[in-house]
Amino acid sequence: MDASYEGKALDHFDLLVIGSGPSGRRAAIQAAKLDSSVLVVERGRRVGGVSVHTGTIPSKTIRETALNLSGWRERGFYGRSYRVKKDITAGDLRERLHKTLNHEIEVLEHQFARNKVATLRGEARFVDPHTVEVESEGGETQRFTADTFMIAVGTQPFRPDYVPFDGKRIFDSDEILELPELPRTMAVIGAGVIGVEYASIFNSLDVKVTLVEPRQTMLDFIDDDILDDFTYDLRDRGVAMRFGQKVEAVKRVGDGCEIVLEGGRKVQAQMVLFAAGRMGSTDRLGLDAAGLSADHRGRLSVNPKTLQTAVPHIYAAGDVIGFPSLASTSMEQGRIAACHALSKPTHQPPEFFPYGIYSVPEISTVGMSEKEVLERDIPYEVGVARLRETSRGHIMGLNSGMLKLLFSIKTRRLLGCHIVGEGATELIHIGQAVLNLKGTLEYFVENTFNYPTLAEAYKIAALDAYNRMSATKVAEVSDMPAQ
Ligand SMILES: Cc1cc2nc3c(=O)[nH]c(=O)nc-3n(C[C@H](O)[C@H](O)[C@H](O)COP(=O)(O)OP(=O)(O)OC[C@H]3O[C@@H](n4cnc5c(N)ncnc54)[C@H](O)[C@@H]3O)c2cc1C
Ligand SMILES: NC(=O)c1ccc[n+]([C@@H]2O[C@H](COP(=O)([O-])OP(=O)(O)OC[C@H]3O[C@@H](n4cnc5c(N)ncnc54)[C@H](O)[C@@H]3O)[C@@H](O)[C@H]2O)c1
Repeated sequence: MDASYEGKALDHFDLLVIGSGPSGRRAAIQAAKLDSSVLVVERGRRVGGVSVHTGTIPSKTIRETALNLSGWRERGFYGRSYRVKKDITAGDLRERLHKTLNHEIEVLEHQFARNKVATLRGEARFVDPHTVEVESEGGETQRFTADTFMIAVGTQPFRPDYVPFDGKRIFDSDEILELPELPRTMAVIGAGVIGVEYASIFNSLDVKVTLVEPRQTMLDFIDDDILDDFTYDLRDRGVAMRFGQKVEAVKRVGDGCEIVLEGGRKVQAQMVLFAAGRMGSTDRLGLDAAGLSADHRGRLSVNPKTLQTAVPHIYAAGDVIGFPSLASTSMEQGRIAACHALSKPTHQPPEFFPYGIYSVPEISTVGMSEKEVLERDIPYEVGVARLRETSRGHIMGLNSGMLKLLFSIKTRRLLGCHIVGEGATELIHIGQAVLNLKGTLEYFVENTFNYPTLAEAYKIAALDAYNRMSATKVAEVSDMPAQ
């Protein structure tokens, strides 16, 4: 990492940021734009955080490579046996990965340099609430004081003792990027977002995947209809699901692995990915010295409006504060925290933000699910469109995917938008805009959409709801007693 701090006499800053992931970097750049002096301390070799090095960008790059080389997007036309490259190797996946990551890091480093954000490589820890000590790889230490601090240290994979991780056959979600070879069979433990994304990505590469989850369900924050569609798709493609059974042991057996489930059932696979959540990286941060403490998963609590911790001049943002733990929301938190720390008025994050799951196929959602609407007792109507109903879907050879919209019967406002299928994570932003601008069914019904596009599904779904809502109105009128 370029230690732009070195050689400078400054040891006091307006803002000292620990961690250079999405929240740390946005906070630092925002502070620099406000003419404040900023130091970013990062213990990794280069800036970028989990997002750039082991999380968001790498997993999405592997997904893109897998879909391109496998010819996945063309299989609707040419059949399931269609391949662009016959023998896809782990090396093929890595090649594109390294190019993409290098580019991302260069952009970031340039951004820091342009905005005169000082960076320093080393591990930071508090020695008192106003002082941080930074230890370099070689063991030298330097101390810095600051008016305000930002803890943006993110998370690391949860690695329980009973799992014999070896980086050869049994991996966590960071190590999987250095996979030496593509396995024929793979077991993924934990059907959270990471587990589901990787399970479906490896399945698209013809790896036989078994998804293991102690709970009876997966991704239960996703609307039921969307989840049913997605689950059907996974099963249809041969992903085995072992849900509702705890993992009792994970072992290396011969050249492969064995997972023993509660009740004695076993899952055999050449390789295991353990993706059962992440822990806040706060264990070596000297929280005590700062007057702070973390929860059992290493997370800090903050005031959600200002992102201040219990010690008001110390802020925290990103995955270290827990839900929603997304790169997208972390960036917003970082900026809001920096503005508050430097007394610059700013907005609050909007109530509804999109959630994008880059599984194969993608899932994306914004606003309330049907279950939430029911819980809140809001009279509602649903409109559904299948992506294969759109002309663009025909052209692309899509045979799966759906978009579901929920509208309030009383106000006609959009309450929720849920998509599974190709392009879901891009398409969602139309729903997000209408939702946050408090738009109604009429937006979709009265506006012209580009044709042929997948976005046309919004119009189809809205008309579906509109027809039923009109029918409701007619029924209401005809139910009225004769005057
Ligand atoms: C496999 C995977 C896929 C993901 N996919 C998506 C996605 O598609 N979309 C999305 O929005 N989000 C995704 N996420 C989540 C996203 O990566 C995180 O929400 C985001 O990275 C959190 O940012 P952060 O600011 O908390 O910092 P992080 O990115 O977690 O980075 C924290 C940094 O702090 C550094 N650090 C820690 N302790 C110290 C210390 N004491 N001193 C100095 N430096 C320190 C670390 O080295 C690290 O570089 C994914 C995560 C994973 C793991
Ligand atoms: N596309 C995205 O936005 C994206 C992608 C990947 C990750 N992320 C973020 O990264 C974070 C971490 O993701 P994750 O999938 O690791 O965590 P998670 O908490 O979402 O899911 C963990 C899963 O593992 C299961 N589990 C817990 N303990 C277990 C055990 N001992 N054995 C077996 N299974 C167990 C849980 O029931 C859960 O289903 C998430 O909060 C997510 O927001 C986001």
